[in-house]
Amino acid sequence: MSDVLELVDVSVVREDRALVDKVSWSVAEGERWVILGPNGAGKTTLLNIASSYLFPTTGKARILGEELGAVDVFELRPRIGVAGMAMADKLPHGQTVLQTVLTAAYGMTAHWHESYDEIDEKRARQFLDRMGMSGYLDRKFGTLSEGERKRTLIARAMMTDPELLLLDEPAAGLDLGGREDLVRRLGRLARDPQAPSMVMVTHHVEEIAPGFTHVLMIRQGKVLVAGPLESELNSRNLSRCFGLPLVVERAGDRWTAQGLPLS
Ligand SMILES: Nc1ncnc2c1ncn2[C@@H]1O[C@H](COP(=O)(O)OP(=O)(O)OP(=O)(O)O)[C@@H](O)[C@H]1O
Repeated sequence: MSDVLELVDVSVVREDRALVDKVSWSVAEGERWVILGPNGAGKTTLLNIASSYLFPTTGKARILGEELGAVDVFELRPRIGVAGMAMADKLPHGQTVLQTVLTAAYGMTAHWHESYDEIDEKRARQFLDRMGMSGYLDRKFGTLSEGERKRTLIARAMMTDPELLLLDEPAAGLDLGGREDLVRRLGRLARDPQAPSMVMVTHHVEEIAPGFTHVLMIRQGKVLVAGPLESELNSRNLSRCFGLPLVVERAGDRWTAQGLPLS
């Protein structure tokens, strides 16, 4: 299996501070990674590198076999699907849900009345259907609830048939039903052998969908743990990562974590 992402000694330094500190990490084709870490740990910064929007200050980053700095990022970006709220802010609120997904096929955020191929429209409808958004095709993006918006963004990220899918806190702000619905849908995607390699940033182990395979834990920009979920997502590692005693439990193919009571 080849690596879809390979970071070697990557640091990102801003105002004399390393937001990401000598990170070495690789994602092989077909793997599904979760990134966990406290607020400010550098999770989004890592995703910004993985999506080619941020270049390391030092170290080497290879994405889909191409080295950042030595590749035309405009050729690389359509091969990477990104779903995060930063993208939601760039999308016109007056555009319909179908247009919002369709414009991704043309590497655009806005609808410029270009004539879309029937095949693209069919794909957009299929991805929206898989995310449970078939009933919202003509709704304006700006009128969607948080959960509906997140599902639309994932459908949009799939439109270019990416080799790497990056999800930044896809379940943040969702209610219990919305979270569980999203986890089911992400689980179906994660278990699909045709689906792209995936990296998801999350704050809660409860949001890890079945089918995810690996975990990266970071703290203050440094890698604490990188390996299979099965062996590495445990109470010891998560407690070190968040700096307080936590108990991790596995129930079937899902995870939970809770803090120990104060003595
Ligand atoms: N341009 C910048 N200049 C200076 N500091 C920055 C800049 N961008 C991010 N930071 C800082 O870098 C650190 C890491 O930010 P990042 O967004 O990657 O963290 P995160 O793990 O995603 O956090 P959260 O869980 O709160 O979303 C934070 O302390 C943030 O304030």
